[in-house]
Amino acid sequence: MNEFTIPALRPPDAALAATIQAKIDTKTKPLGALGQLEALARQVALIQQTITPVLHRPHVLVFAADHGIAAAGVSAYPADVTHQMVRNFAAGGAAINVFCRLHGLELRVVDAGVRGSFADLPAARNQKIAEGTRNFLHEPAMTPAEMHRALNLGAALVSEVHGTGCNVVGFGEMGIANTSSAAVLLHRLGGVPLADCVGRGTGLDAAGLARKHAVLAAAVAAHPAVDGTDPLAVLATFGGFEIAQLCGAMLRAAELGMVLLIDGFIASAALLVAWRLAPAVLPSCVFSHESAEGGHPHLLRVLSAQPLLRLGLRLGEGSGCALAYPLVQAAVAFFNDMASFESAGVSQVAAD
Ligand SMILES: O=C(O)c1ccc[n+]([C@@H]2O[C@H](COP(=O)([O-])O)[C@@H](O)[C@H]2O)c1
Ligand SMILES: Cc1cc2nc[nH]c2cc1C
Repeated sequence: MNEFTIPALRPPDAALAATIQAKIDTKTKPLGALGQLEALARQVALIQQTITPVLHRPHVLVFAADHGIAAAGVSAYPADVTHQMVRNFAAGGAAINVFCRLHGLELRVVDAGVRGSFADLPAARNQKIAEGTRNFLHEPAMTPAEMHRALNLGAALVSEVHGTGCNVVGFGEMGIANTSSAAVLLHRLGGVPLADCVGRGTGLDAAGLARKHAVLAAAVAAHPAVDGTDPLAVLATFGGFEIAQLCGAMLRAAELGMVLLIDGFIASAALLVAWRLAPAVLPSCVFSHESAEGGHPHLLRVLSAQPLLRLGLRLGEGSGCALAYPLVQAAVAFFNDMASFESAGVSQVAAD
């Protein structure tokens, strides 16, 4: 087994911070008037260690996988939808295809462990670990070997995409029942009460939500030794393959100095695992939005994250990343292109 090596991440060198702030404060605007865009510009400049940042070949990577826990009736949709949606992504018909086309992002679709073959579909990259995870109500979702393979495959894809010149990457997912995995990851690794972690996912009604909570409480009780102390044990026990590939991919992207765009609840749960393994992943992350999924605000609080958008999205697929990308472009554009008080001849101090 090739074990995944957790990168020794360090936060970006802050030596440039004062120069970056000075450049922002000479722009022709009241101090601080571009609000969160100013924080975003500071962040991108620090990640890239430059006062002339550029965004190059933005990508969204969508990792898809099936989940054994779906058999316990925790989703509003049948498990077959995972496979069907991968075909939809490959055909260009899903929301993420539309938003990527609209905003000029390249999209890569990955079979991280979906039931059924995509041999006829070159657009779906084969990184299949197995035909879905096992049902974690009864047994661990994956073996340690499967988990390490998933982490490595996610990381390898990011290395490849980075090799094409990409320096900004969004992380999305697709997998019926994956809000169940994400909820238990948040409970175990974020220390959040289970009831606050469990949400309606694709649209459960009140009875469905109560059932999902009961199933997940039983699943947590079935693995008493898997507390929050060992993030990889929690990941292997509660899955899934797309979450593990996302986690490895995020860690590699941070290691390579890329800007990471984080989507909704499930992508954030993958980041939670990555953060527990290497806390310095966080300064590389832009949180695209706060999802309508019940647990997401709690997860964002655990990560001290300030999301850019609050649109009531609960789709996944990386849709929030593609929608927020123009704001990242706007932050870089004002930072590079706005006139300064001096160059524009605008007064900076009140007349006596
Ligand atoms: O990204 C989110 O915040 C989000 C919130 C709710 C649902 N989803 C998507 O819906 C699917 C999981 O929902 P469920 O109910 O099957 O667990 C999966 O394909 C996710 O991409 C995504
Ligand atoms: C149709 C559908 C599309 C999705 N995209 C991401 N998760 C999804 C779940 C469903 C059910």
